[in-house]
Amino acid sequence: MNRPSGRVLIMTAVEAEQQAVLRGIGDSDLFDVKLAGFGPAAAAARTAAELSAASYALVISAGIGGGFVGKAEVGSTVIADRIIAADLGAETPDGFLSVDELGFGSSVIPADSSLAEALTDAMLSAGINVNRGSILTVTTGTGSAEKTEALTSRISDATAEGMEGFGVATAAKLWNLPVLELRTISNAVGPRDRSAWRMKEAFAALEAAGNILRRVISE
Ligand SMILES: O=C(O)c1cccc(C(=O)CC[C@H]2O[C@@H](n3cnc4c(=O)[nH]cnc43)[C@H](O)[C@@H]2O)c1
Repeated sequence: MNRPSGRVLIMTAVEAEQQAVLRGIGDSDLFDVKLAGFGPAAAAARTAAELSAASYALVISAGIGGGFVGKAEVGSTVIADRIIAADLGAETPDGFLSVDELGFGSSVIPADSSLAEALTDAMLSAGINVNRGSILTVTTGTGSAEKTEALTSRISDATAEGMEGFGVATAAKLWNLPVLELRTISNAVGPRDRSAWRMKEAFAALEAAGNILRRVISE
C-alpha cells in the first residue's frame, strides 16, 4: 500500500512536531496533521475523536523520540515494524508480565509493512539515516541504564521509544485502519541527560521525513 484510498491522519504530540511535519508535507491536501497530546492515553482519545469526525484511510503517529544506542543515533529516523506498549503489564518478583502474558490482549500492533518498506527505501535513496525495528511506547520516559537494559532484554529489536504510538495505533486498530509510526531521534535512551537532547536536529529530520512521506504517499 503506497497511495491510500482516502485521506491520511498524522498525529503528533506537540505543536513543534506538528509544524515540522507540516513544513515537510507542504501544501498537500491529502493529509491532516493533528495534535495527540502527551502520552498514550491522550493520544488514543484524541486519535479516536479525529477518526470519529472524518473519514481516513491511513493513520500515522509521528514525532521525536529516544533512540536505543547501537540501533538509532541522534538525528536519525526510525520507522516502526511493530508498535509496542512496552510498560503495560504487571511487575512480579520474577520479572515483568506483558498484557499478552496476562491474557488481556496484545501489547503489539504491527505497522503497515508495505508503506514502511516504501518509506524506508525512499529515505535511503534521499540519503537519510533511517532504521527499522520496534518502536516502544512508554508511559514514563526511560531514564536509567537498568530500565534500558530491562527493555532491550525483553524486546530485542527495540530501536526507538516515544510516548504516543501505541495510543494512536490502538485507535487506528479499532477503526480497522492501517497504521505507521515514525520517530526522529532527539536523544539516546538511557540515563537521563536533558542537556544532550538535540531537538533542532530531530525537528529537521521530522521535516525531511514529512517531505518523503508526502512523495511516497502521493505516488
Ligand atoms: O525531561 C525528560 O526527562 C523527558 C523524558 C521523556 C520525555 C520528555 C519529553 O519532553 C518528551 C516529549 C515528546 O517526545 C517524545 N520523546 C522524546 N524522547 C523520548 C524518550 O527518550 N522517551 C520517551 N519519549 C520521548 C515523547 O513521545 C514525548 O511526547 C522529557
